[in-house]
Order: sequence, then structure tokens, then C-alpha cells
Amino acid sequence: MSTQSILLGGVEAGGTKFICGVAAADGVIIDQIRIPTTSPDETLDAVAAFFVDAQSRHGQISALAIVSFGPLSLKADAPDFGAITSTPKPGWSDVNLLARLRRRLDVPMTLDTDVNGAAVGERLFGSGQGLESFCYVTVGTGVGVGVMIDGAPHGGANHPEAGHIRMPRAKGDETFSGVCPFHGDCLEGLASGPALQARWGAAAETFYHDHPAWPMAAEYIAGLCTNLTYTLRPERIIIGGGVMQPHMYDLVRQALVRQLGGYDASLRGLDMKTYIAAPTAGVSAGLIGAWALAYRSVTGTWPKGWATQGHDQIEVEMVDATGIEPVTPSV
Ligand SMILES: Nc1ncnc2c1ncn2[C@@H]1O[C@H](COP(=O)(O)OP(=O)(O)OP(=O)(O)O)[C@@H](O)[C@H]1O
Ligand SMILES: [Zn+2]
Repeated sequence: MSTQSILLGGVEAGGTKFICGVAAADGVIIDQIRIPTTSPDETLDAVAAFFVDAQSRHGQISALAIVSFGPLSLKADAPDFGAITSTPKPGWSDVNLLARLRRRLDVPMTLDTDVNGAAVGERLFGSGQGLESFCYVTVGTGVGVGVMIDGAPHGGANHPEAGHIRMPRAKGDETFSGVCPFHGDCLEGLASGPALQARWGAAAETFYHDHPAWPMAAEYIAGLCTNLTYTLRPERIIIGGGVMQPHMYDLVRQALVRQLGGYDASLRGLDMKTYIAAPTAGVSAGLIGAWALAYRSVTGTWPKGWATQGHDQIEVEMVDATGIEPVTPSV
């Protein structure tokens, strides 16, 4: 297929919104929409209708990639392949994203995690440029980890969930039971935004910089980084999400140095300023990552030379119910 005729579909499926878009093979945006996440029927009908309409106006979409919250069934030969499995999000457990969209759309589809999608976006335009192996972590409503290994997003045998690893308790945090509905005091149960709210009795947005919640959350996030460092030895760990406010980066770096304990000369030589980095691809990294995954599924290669022009206009921002603007850390 000549790349001129390629049309890419992308969906970034999130707990509050689904961002859908169509792009040309050179990454230029042709069409986009933001759909609030309500019931699965209503939301997925609107997603399918957007792509049906886009096809009627722009022509056949070559491939559609969906990057989604999960956990997801990602094993192609599993009976529930394409489904969100056991999410705490009401109504969305056992919803098969791929099957439902296929009912309305005759387009080759691929599915990956939202964090792997963001990692692909960061590799194209952000803090992962030039890197073959790195991790993308988000600490927000949940804790998610995307992993890029040798230039490809890592899926494992199925959806990895490093946000739910077990952590040693931080000093002074021995009794909080954690908020993960499945594990209580896993990492997400201890360090996500809702965990901080439950632990300290107020939303993290209201904490001053010297609030004890920050070093404690940094200790847990550094614990994740310690484990990722020893298991995967990434070139970089990119960390974003609402909890990662600018002052958190140095706290995480300092805690990580402490936790690594001076082990191994190559780790002692790590430049923490670049090893622990903020995302820089912008809020549209996930959708751009989805387009790149769609491009790769058609051509077998990653896109090269996509310009960021226009990508900052992707309509992803939404003011949440409490009126607090989403924040993208820039460190
Ligand atoms: N300025 C802030 N300071 C501290 N915490 C914040 C701030 N903004 C958002 N948060 C926390 O981050 C959480 C929301 O995370 P985020 O903004 O990354 O959205 P999300 O996309 O819903 O999360 P996720 O990455 O899990 O999908 C909330 O629990 C909120 O308390
Ligand atoms: Zn958990």
C-alpha cells in the first residue's frame, strides 16, 4: 500500500474521556473528537459513529489502534481478547472494546494499554526520543506503567500491571489500609491521587509543598523505580500524572538514590536528572501513540518525521467536575 493512501484511526480510551482521531500517514490530523466516558453502550456507539462518519468523508481507514485503560485482555487467542476485564470503573468490567467496535466498523484493529500508547508517543515526540528501552509511568487516579523494550511496547503474555506491585511501607505509614479495591495497599493503593486523598483527608491538589504526603508518595514511587531499574534496566523512567507535580521529581530522585543503596557502578553513575524525567510529548501523547501503532500495523515500521504541528490542538483537555484544570508537569 502506498503511504499516501493510508488513513490512520486512533482512540485513547480513558476513564473520563475517549479521544478519537483520524490522521494521514504523515501524522497530520484530519479529524478528531472528544467523547465523555459514560456507559459502555453510549460511549462506544459514539466512537463507532465518529469513525463511520469519518470514513464517509475521508475514505477507508487502513487501521485503527485503541490504547485503553484496563486491565485488558491482550492475548490474541484468548476468548475475551479485546476486553476490559476487571476494572473498578462501574459498568466497564468485561466490556469487549474490539468486539463492540467491530460490529460497526470493518477496519483492522489493534489494542494496547494507555500507558504503552503514551510511551510510543513519548518516543516519537517527547522524553523517549532516541531511546530503545524506557518506562513510562503515570501516577494519577491510578498508577500505570508502560514499557518500551528494544524499540517496541512490551505486552508480555498479557497486560502487565506494575502499578499494583507490593511496596515496603514508608516510615510513618504503617497502618493505612490503602485504597486499591483488589489489593488494598499495593502501590496504587498507597500512592495514587485517591490514595493520598484517603490517607490525608484532603485532595492532593490542596497540599502545600512541605506537606508530609509528598516525600511519602515519592518514597513509594521511587520504590517502583527501584524495581523497574533492577528488573528492566531502562535507559530512562518518564513519570507523569496529576500526582507528579514539579517539586516531586527531585523527591523521587533523592529517594531512588537512597533505595539503590550505591549498588553497582553503572547505577551509581546514573544521571538522575535525566534518568527520572517528566513527559514532554504533551497531553495528546496517547492518541499520537495510537496512530503510530496503527501505522506500524499497516507498514511494519514506526513512522518517521512526523511533525508535531497541530498536535497541540488535539482536544484533550477537559475541566473535571470539581473545576480543577488538568495539570501537565513540566520539569
Ligand atoms: N495539582 C495537583 N496536585 C496534586 N494532585 C493532583 C493535581 N492534579 C491532579 N492531581 C491528582 O491526580 C489524580 C488525577 O490524575 P490525572 O490528572 O493524571 O488524571 P487521570 O488521567 O484520571 O489519571 P490516570 O493517569 O490514572 O488515568 C487525582 O486523584 C488528583 O487528586
Ligand atoms: Zn492494586
